[in-house]
Amino acid sequence: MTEIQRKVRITDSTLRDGSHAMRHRFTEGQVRGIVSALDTAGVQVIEVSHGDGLGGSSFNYGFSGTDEFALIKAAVDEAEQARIAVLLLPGVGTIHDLKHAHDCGAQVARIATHCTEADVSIQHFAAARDLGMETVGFLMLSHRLGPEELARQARVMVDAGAQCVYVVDSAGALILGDAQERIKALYAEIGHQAQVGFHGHQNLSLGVANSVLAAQNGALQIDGALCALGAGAGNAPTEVVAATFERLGIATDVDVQRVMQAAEDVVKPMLPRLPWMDRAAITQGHAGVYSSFLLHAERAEERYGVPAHELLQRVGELGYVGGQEDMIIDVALSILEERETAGSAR
Ligand SMILES: C[C@H](O)CC(=O)C(=O)O
Ligand SMILES: [Mn+2]
Repeated sequence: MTEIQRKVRITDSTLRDGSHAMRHRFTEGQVRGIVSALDTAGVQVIEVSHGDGLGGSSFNYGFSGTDEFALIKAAVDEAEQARIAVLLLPGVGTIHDLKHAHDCGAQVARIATHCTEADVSIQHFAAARDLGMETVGFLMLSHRLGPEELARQARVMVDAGAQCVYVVDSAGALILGDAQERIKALYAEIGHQAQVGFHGHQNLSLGVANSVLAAQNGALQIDGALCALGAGAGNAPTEVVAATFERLGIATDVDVQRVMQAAEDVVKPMLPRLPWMDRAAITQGHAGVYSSFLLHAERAEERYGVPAHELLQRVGELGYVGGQEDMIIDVALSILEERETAGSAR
């Protein structure tokens, strides 16, 4: 293992990935409380957007309780040292949304695509650079491509203007060496020109361990969320990442005591549910399913009576990607039809 010990920047995504678990219902007061606590703890980048990125408020993904631009403005107003980041999935959000976020004071543009589709981000990186924003690429569902192919997709993003590209373990499906090999491949391909980042989920309980391996193999940007508040079984918890990194001598600017306090006193009391590795979330890690499908599968379970873990298992077999949330209903109807056919054949 290459021991690369430079300062790692932690980006907290509680107010974006955590928006899934909050059913996109963060209030301005909650945003201010979380930003203020993270800012005081020295977290340098705080991501604020609908869970599915700018423009995500919709029938398919779930409507926001408060307009996301009002939340971004509140975050910018509250932060004293931290930079506010926004996430944009081309096609869900537009360059117009990015400009609006920039007008509201956002400084970091994180552009996310499915891991095989980096080329759809090219014009968004150009627009972000024109606006003078810092640029980060997000290769979602990174377990679906081998290390070398993933690195080629990262190259597309860097050539388009990305200053960092993340291995995004959207399904929490990468197991230790899987994460390490992808980070190494990206580092070899783009490390001389851009940074490498890692975004981990906890479906198989490896978000923090994978983040450690990422940092030890050259990643300079690592994501977390307070109390793991994020899609699926949640994200690598920022406070655990900070504490573990400190113990390992991986330097960050985060004050461990303060970030633990932010998790315990600010975020924990507002949690509607604790991110948890239940059967459905583990199935997501095991079958490689996009973490933000969890609540959609739970809703389909309520409506059609097909257990969420069964739906997610089938979704994994079918290989659906982010944006295909509505297909979960199709899966539920197919399973019901199969049951009926099997019942009438008896
Ligand atoms: C839009 C997704 O929720 C982005 C993300 O956090 C992931 O893929 O993981
Ligand atoms: Mn995520």
